[in-house]
Amino acid sequence: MTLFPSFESYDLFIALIFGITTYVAFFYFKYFTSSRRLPGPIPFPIIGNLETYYVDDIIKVAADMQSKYGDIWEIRQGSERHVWICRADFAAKLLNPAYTNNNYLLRTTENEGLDLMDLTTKGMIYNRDIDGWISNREFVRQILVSPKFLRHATNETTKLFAEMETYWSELGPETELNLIDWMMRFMTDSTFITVTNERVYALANYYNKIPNSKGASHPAALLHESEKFVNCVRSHFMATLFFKDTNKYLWKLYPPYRRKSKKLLSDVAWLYEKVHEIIKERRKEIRNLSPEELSEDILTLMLVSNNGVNDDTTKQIAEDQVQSTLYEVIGGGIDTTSNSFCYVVYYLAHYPEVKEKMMKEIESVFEDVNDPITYENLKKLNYCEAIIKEASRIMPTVSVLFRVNDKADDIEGHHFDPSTLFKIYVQGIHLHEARAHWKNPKEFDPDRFFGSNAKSVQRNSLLPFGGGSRICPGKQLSMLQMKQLMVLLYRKYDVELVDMDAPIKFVSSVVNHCEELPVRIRLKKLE
Ligand code: HEM
Repeated sequence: MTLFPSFESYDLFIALIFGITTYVAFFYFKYFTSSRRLPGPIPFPIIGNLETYYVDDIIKVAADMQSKYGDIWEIRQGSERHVWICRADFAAKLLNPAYTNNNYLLRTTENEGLDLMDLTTKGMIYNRDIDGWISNREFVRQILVSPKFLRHATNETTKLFAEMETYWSELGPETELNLIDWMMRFMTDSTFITVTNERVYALANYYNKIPNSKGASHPAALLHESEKFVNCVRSHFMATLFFKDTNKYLWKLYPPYRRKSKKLLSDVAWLYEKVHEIIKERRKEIRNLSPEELSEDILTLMLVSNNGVNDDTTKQIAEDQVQSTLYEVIGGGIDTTSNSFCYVVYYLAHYPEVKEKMMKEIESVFEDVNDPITYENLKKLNYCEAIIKEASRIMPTVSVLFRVNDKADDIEGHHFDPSTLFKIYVQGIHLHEARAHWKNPKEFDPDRFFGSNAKSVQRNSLLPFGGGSRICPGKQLSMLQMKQLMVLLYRKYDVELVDMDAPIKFVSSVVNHCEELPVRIRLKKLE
């Protein structure tokens, strides 16, 4: 005897339809009657808003939403609320600079993909263990802002630029090149030297690929390894963005995303093994060298602090944190500085009067074209700094900042449960038409940041390096490097865009990647 003799497949179907209809009706009843609902597109049950799945279009989506829904709105990925903030004053609590009594120290909610990469209890960027994050961050920050390290980085940049010039000179006195490709290579080499004191030959590798090049002076095996290394560092960075922004069911179940996640994780595993070897080797070297013989790269400084060579016990980094912290310091600066510098070059080409004023400043500090570049002199380049700020205001490389609240909180009269994900829309704030953060926000005008004007910048209205407790610890270093590149490039070369009518070609995502910037570089005739 069956329990339900008359319950056939038709009844099952009807029951299923009834169940789904009730669930959907209940979902929308709750949604539309919720007093906490913010403006935003109506989500689907379970899935949320489809727009959140197209991660490559995130900025276009954000701009459309800002114009439709205003300065605070929500969108859902699955059942997770993403609250977007598009006004400097609304972001005040989220960008609190304190380490204590701050409800917004976290950057992400729990995330299985980032767990798999072993990043949620280690390093800085995605570390959810607040004490561990503060200790790693303070350790790295102190190195990155120390004049000794910045001087070392300045010297290495000068040497590397000279190497890049030898490749350019072989290409002829006037050459066309895709600046973003060269910059990515340049920054990869420069970052590896300053962070690990290891060469990865990214520039040499790239140059050797150029047809008719004569400069193959590095063993092929080394070039192959180094190219893989560089690609895997990039995969590490891309993997963090992928896992942070992609719903876990998509990367677990949807075949194209599953394949992508497997490829990224296999690159990451290869990189972890290589970095582990580098760290092991460096430990051996350190044991055999006296403190005076040690190099001043970040890896050595991290290991020395753990080896008891450094007596200063306030500067310690836990043994198991070295590896993750290292990737972040390597990955944090390559794409960001390369892209930001390309945007500077783009705007300088379009604003000759700005370029002229910049040249005057450079010539006033470095009278001769061969004057050595020092950290102290670079600090004097206030107008160059204003240009970088203005280019990053109009075209920020990082366009979204993330924060998560630990406890329930109210912002602008809206109540938020704990673990709500907030997204601060940097471009939306920088180019806000109505709020008057900036006069004529779409106009390129470095004078906004020059002389006495620099003092009247509204709080949180300029965020290319983020803000608050999690502001970029590499800010001083990358500002210095970009100023140095401006001097090195423009005092010796004329730089033109190949196509002055072409808009900046970039892929808009959390990081705005410049896809291509063809430039013509001509060695200046010097008197
Ligand atoms: C032009 C170059 C750069 C730009 C535009 C940039 C931008 C940013 C932004 C927007 C953030 C997020 C801040 C926030 O959430 O408020 C960030 C964080 C970070 N950046 Fe940078 N950055 C640059 C260069 C660098 C460099 C050179 C390094 C390393 C040497 C670096 C390492 C990091 C790290 C480790 C974090 C995470 C900090 C934390 O969560 O505590 N960045 N950066």
